[in-house]
Amino acid sequence: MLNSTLVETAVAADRLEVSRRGTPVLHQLTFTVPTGAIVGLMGPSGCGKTTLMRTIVGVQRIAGGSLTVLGSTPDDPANRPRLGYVTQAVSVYRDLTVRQNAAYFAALQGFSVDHVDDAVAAVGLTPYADRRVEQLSGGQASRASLACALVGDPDLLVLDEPTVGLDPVTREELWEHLRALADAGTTLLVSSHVMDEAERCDSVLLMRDGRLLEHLPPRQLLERTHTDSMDRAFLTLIKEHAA
Ligand SMILES: Nc1ncnc2c1ncn2[C@@H]1O[C@H](COP(=O)(O)OP(=O)(O)OP(=O)(O)O)[C@@H](O)[C@H]1O
Repeated sequence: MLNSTLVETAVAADRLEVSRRGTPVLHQLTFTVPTGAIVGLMGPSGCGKTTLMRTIVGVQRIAGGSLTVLGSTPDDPANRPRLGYVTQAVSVYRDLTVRQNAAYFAALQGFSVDHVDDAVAAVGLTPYADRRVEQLSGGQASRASLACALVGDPDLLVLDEPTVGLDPVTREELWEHLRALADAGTTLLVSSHVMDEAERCDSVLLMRDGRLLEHLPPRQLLERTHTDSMDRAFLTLIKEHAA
């Protein structure tokens, strides 16, 4: 019988510890990500965002504590088709068109190609569907990578800095697409350096030096720190934790 807690919680970390090459990188992380939420993962360069995402998608070994992803262990092969992970590097074939890339990834994951056009539309690339990736701008190529993650209709989508290098209009459009996905039930974990993007999220995991400073909805972060910008809220929290 399915445990309702598992159904409502996409990711649950309990005193999670992760090391890289023997050096502890993530320390005692405890948090939950509710199903269908957009959770921002924010913090300075090197604080451990990518490491946490890699751990959630099952490619990084856990050194201590526990991590439950979609009701299972992160490395459970049964989870793989339910997860989409888009890294910072564009990971599509540059000599194939957007549609061909999406169809290839659908086939590779054993999914029907029915979703290909939907995935391409979801990232706003329908007008460019038949253009080779090498003929796209950097932001369009990033969105082509995202389309390839969407073809499998993942339950959990983990995006490493998807808005880097995007102009404000494209960034706005991408966030609208992400919100539409969440409204349809997909859980999203989205990392960013841009603190203002926290306002797009249902809640924000604020990290520093491999530790979780706070996990709060953006409005509560502002209230709690008595500030009016995410940048100031983050700086206030850093000072608080250093004190
Ligand atoms: N392959 C690796 N081997 C050893 N240590 C690593 C490796 N990759 C990252 N680290 C270390 O782990 C820590 C966390 O790195 P991580 O890439 O998770 O940070 P990040 O928050 O994603 O940074 P950025 O925002 O710059 O991408 C850093 O101290 C980094 O030097």
